[in-house]
Amino acid sequence: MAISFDAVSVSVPATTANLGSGFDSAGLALGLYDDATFELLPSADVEVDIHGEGADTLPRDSHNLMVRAFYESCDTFNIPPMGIRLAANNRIPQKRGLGSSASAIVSGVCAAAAFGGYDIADRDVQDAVFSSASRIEGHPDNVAPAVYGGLTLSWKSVRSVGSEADGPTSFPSSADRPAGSGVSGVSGIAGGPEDGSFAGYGLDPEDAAQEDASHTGSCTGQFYSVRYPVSSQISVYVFIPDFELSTEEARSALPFSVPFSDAAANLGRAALLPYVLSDAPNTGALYRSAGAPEEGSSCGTSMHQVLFDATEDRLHQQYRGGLMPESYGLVKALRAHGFAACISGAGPCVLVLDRDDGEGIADTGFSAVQQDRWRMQKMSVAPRGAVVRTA
Ligand SMILES: Nc1ncnc2c1ncn2[C@@H]1O[C@H](COP(=O)(O)OP(=O)(O)OP(=O)(O)O)[C@@H](O)[C@H]1O
Ligand SMILES: N[C@@H](CCO)C(=O)O
Repeated sequence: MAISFDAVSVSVPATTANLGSGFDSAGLALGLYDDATFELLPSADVEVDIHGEGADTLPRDSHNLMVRAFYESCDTFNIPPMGIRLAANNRIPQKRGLGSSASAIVSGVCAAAAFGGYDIADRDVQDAVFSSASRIEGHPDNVAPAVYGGLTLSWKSVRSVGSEADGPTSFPSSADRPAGSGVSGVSGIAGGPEDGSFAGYGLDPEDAAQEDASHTGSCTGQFYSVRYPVSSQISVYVFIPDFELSTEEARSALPFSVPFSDAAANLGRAALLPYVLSDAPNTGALYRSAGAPEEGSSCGTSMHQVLFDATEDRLHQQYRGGLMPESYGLVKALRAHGFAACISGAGPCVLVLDRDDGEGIADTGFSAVQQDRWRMQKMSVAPRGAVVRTA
């Protein structure tokens, strides 16, 4: 297989997962990016140069996650494993709940795809990157927004939807693959590249048979994602602490089972997320359960109230709170003041979602919270995921 380019540059957004009630499913792409350039070397060497986040801590050899993801994807995109020089410019804080590992993995997988001659702007290629990266990460909720941008709801299934398409993940050679064709042996359902589109890819059926060997999330099964539009009325604030918590440690605090009522509460709230983050008409379709409207108030429920409820979690935050008491305390304090706050990803960052009709957090004392250990950053929602440039 001929290598298509000498150098590939990849830009991948940060992501926030869980979004309160959407544990292990909901993810949002944020306007903060890790940039990386991969160059092919004539030797089998691996050279790594790192600037920014993780410059003092990340490995500069083949143990680097971007490098590992690149090599783990070479087969998928039909390129031989070659020596590479990686220059990384990292802006996403690591081990904070902003999807740094997913972004690093997506960078490496995108680079392999680009060297193989596949265009990340092609929907089939995006889906193959999503599949490979989710398999490496073990769960898809950060990977999906990092690849597709916007709001994504993702899940894993042992069976492909309505097909006999379980099969290998290898991508047809770019030369053999007619333009616009799907990936053979996998189970994508065609959809527009835009909102509400659906992506799904099969993994090895033997892997699928071992579905969920562990509650900590396995890399088996097939990954799917649906992308939703996000209203420009949505504001995102992230409180970033100076301390870290690895996802691995945060997952080890999860229980093996949860009360039925907690699962049911999260289900109902998570179903609200695509609606309340969209441009759905304000208030008209929303109702209180009972009682006459209070005097002077409009009938119905405000979108801010729905956002507040949609970001309530009973599945993971209470169990992880002991690992990040300051973050958990901040979430509770913010919610007590009516802000739609939750832990970002596995923590310890704290996320606040706001609609224009809510009270702006920037005007409150919370923006100055514990300034020595935290900084608050307003972030945009990234409508697009990973971008690749070739040379
Ligand atoms: N730019 C990067 N280059 C190489 N490796 C990275 C990079 N960013 C993150 N990593 C790897 O990912 C690890 C952090 O992953 P972890 O899942 O614990 O946290 P996170 O992805 O930042 O948070 P979350 O999954 O909760 O959103 C780092 O310790 C490092 O090994
Ligand atoms: N859903 C994941 C996100 C972090 O990778 C978790 O909360 O563990």
